[in-house]
Formats: sequence, structure tokens, C-alpha cells
Amino acid sequence: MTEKELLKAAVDARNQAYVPYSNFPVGAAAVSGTNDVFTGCNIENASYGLSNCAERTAIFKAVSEGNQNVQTLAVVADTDDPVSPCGACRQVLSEFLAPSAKVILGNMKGDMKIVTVHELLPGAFQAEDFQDE
Ligand SMILES: O=c1ccn([C@H]2C[C@H](O)[C@@H](CO)O2)c(=O)[nH]1
Ligand SMILES: [Zn+2]
Repeated sequence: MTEKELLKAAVDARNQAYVPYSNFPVGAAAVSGTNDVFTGCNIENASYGLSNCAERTAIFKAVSEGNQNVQTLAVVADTDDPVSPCGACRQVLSEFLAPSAKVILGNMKGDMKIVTVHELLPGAFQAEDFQDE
């Protein structure tokens, strides 16, 4: 799947966003190690803090269907510059994407920026920091 195709999948997922509070729909698409694509949107809640971002929805869908290694993740929103994932999502990305994995950031104008997970969150908290081995 090309970067453009993956962004298109994220744009389609964005149409499913449940955003009555922010009116800021976001879409994401995660490619698994076996090249399956899992899409996600942000899903908000009347108890605001329970809202889930598009990136985490997509990653959690991948994991819940047996894909713990996400290769590439695309995210898109209607921002001036390519959308910038929140800190919580950066941490979750670092759990399921390799440090060098590609994250494709986009907006509705078609701007695109490709970064690595490490660039998004250098020094991410890791299981190795507290587990044996
Ligand atoms: O990268 C981002 C940034 C924000 N949001 C969501 C959270 C909330 O629903 C809305 C406004 O912050 O956008 C995402 O889904 N992804
Ligand atoms: Zn987030």
C-alpha cells in the first residue's frame, strides 16, 4: 500500500469519527506486519477524558485481531500542517511500532510529513526499563 493509499484509508476512517464535543474528526490507518490494514477514528465521550484518539483506535483494533507489530501508521485531520499526535498516542505507538517504523502525518489539503516513532517520542518509557532481561 502506498503512502497516499494509506492516507486515503485514514480519511475514510475519519468520516466515522464521533466528535460531538470537539468537532475535530481524526482518522488513522495502521498496517500490520502481515500487511492487513486497521483503521480508526477518534471516539469522544460526555466524560471528556474517556475519549479515544484515532491512532489508538487503529492500533488497538490491530492488536485485538492478533497484530502486535504495526509496520506503518497514517493519521489525518483538518489541520494547517500535518496533524501532530498527542503524547498518549506517541507512547502507545512506541509499544507496537518499531522505533524506526514510519508514521505518516497528513492533513486534508494533502500535505504529508513522514517521521519515525523515535522522532515522535525519543526516550519513550519501555517495558525493558522495569522488567527483567
Ligand atoms: O492526533 C490526534 C489529536 C487529537 N485527536 C482527537 C482527540 C479529541 O477527540 C479531538 C480533539 O483533541 O481530537 C486524535 O484523535 N488524534
Ligand atoms: Zn492521541
